[in-house]
Amino acid sequence: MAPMGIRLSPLGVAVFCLLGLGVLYHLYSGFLAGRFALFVLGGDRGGGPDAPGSRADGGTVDLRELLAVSVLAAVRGGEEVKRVRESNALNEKAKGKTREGAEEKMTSGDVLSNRKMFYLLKTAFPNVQINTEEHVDAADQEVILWDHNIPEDILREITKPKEVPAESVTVWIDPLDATQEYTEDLRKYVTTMVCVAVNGKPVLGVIHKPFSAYTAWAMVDGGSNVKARTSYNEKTPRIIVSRSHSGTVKQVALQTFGNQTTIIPAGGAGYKVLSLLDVPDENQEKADIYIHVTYIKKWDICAGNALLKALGGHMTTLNGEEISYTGSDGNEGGLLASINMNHQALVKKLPELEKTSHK
Ligand SMILES: Nc1ncnc2c1ncn2[C@@H]1O[C@H](COP(=O)(O)O)[C@@H](OP(=O)(O)O)[C@H]1O
Ligand SMILES: [Mg+2]
Repeated sequence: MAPMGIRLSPLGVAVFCLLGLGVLYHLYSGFLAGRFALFVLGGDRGGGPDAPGSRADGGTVDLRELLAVSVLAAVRGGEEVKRVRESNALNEKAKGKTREGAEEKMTSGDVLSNRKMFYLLKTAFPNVQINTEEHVDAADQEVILWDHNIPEDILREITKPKEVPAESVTVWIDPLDATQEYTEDLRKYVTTMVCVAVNGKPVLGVIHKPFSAYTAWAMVDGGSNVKARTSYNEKTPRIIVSRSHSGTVKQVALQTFGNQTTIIPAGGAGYKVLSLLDVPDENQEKADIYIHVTYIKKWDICAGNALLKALGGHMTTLNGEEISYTGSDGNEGGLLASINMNHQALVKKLPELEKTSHK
């Protein structure tokens, strides 16, 4: 009997119970999915396209949800990057040398950001292939749950879910782009990036600047929170190039566009792509073309490629070929990136010798 003479309607009780069950389901589905995801993960440690057990069969994934998690991962990774830099405990190590003999560095910022970004994405999307720049330590697993919230700006731009087969997806994570500059405390160049390719084509791109709290995201044929600038200088372009892996890029740029050309040396592939866009950050230089001539890894370039493509721009090899973001993790053919320009005309202008020497 109900106390104090209050009569409980059976229908009301049923609705109340259903609501309660709904809330419980919402709270626990993410948690259980997370536990299950890590169980399924088993031996998957990331660290490269051939990591064992990294591709499970079946199912679809919603690209809009994947974008939401990618943005969250880039931001969470960025928090680690910032925290480590501000604590001055970089714990810098050499992890090898590039083909040109430059030292490849790794810091606690790279490792901790990688861990956050990888586990957030892997827990939310256990069935997709994830390739990350750094090795993920199996003994150091973390359950990081996504709360299933899609940010307002994404919902506004992308009004419908977009399902694709899980096995067609490759995610590329760069937990700290411009590590060299990070060690030199040149903070403006540093970004965290996530890219999603579908059947090798770049479709989602996220570039986050942890020290400016700025995030650019875009989905090809979907929407974006960033756009191209209104004008670009095609005749005497400002060309942005690497400051620490430059190779012969300055000679190539001057040979192609003349001695009057302005060359902007800068760190980070993410930073250089943002320099071609309309980015509201006073620490962001602006350029018209991005050229890179040495070998580069796909996690460095995929997010920028997706962003440019979504906004009508191009990122190709120096030969003008599209880059496939599946399989091997390296890009051999150099890089030419532009937006609102005649990209094919730029390809034609580049010296033949340079294009063939990177094939
Ligand atoms: N020749 C090369 N070999 C290996 N990685 C290269 C490279 N040239 C550029 N990169 C990587 O591409 C990113 C952008 O390079 P740059 O700042 O020189 O333009 C950096 O990534 P990370 O900082 O994520 O390692 C850098 O290490
Ligand atoms: Mg990088």
